[in-house]
Amino acid sequence: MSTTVETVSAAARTAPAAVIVAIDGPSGTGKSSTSKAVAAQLGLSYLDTGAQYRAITWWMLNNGVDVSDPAEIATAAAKPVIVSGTDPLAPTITVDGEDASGPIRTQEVTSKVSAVSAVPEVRTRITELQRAIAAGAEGGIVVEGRDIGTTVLPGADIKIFLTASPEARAARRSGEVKGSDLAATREALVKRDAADSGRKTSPLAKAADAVEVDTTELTLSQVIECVVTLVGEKQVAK
Ligand SMILES: Nc1ncnc2c1ncn2[C@@H]1O[C@H](COP(=O)(O)OP(=O)(O)OP(=O)(O)O)[C@@H](O)[C@H]1O
Ligand SMILES: Nc1ccn([C@H]2C[C@H](O)[C@@H](COP(=O)(O)O)O2)c(=O)n1
Repeated sequence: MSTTVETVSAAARTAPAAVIVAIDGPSGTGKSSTSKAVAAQLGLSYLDTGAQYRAITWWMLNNGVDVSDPAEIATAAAKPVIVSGTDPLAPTITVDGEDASGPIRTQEVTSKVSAVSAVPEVRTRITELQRAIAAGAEGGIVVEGRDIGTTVLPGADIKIFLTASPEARAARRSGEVKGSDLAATREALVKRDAADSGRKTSPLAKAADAVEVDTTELTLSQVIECVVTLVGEKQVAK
């Protein structure tokens, strides 16, 4: 056996196996914060699928698409070019070459994204994009969203479903914006959860083989530690 082959074999024995991690759950349960931290700690790529649905919604609002009309949304679904950068320390998203990371977080986009993401043509388009990104992430990836474990990557190595009480989630979200109304924040996120869980195509749902982690009483550090441990166990078993 040549030295080169021995070196490669040794590296293959010691390098942790590339894992695909699916993290789903309702709004404000800590998916993005947890996923980014876990990916950074484990040297994995990171994909925020909610940002992609926000990006297509933002493009539609900017391009005169009537987002109350599913037929108009369906016709426009293939038009924008959405590119996601998967570095967990500096995730990016562009639409037709323009940085969309700020504008996709506006209240206007947040209030319309559930309607746009419920349209089957939008889901087909974005799901293809997500699968291509995951397939290209040779070192492994953490993908977070609503339907990753159930639809986008049903063969993921590990699936986590994060939950938390509406009160805890509203308090977390209110904490981000000074002077925000806790009751209104709670009402808005419960309404968005209902829309995301109630749509026909690929609703927000826990996969049968997902591990549920209730984060209500946990700090963010505790959630990250819990998920890192679960992923580490899978890597050893692979
Ligand atoms: N366990 C936790 N304890 C306290 N605060 C938390 C916890 N997890 C997340 N947070 C905070 O809650 C807020 C929402 O978290 P994050 O954006 O990660 O949630 P999310 O599930 O990705 O939400 P969305 O689906 O709406 O994007 C952030 O300010 C984050 O720092
Ligand atoms: N896999 C996904 C991810 C997100 N969405 C939709 C539904 C959410 O309300 C919206 C925004 O997501 P967020 O940025 O809050 O995580 O995008 C979805 O349908 N499927």
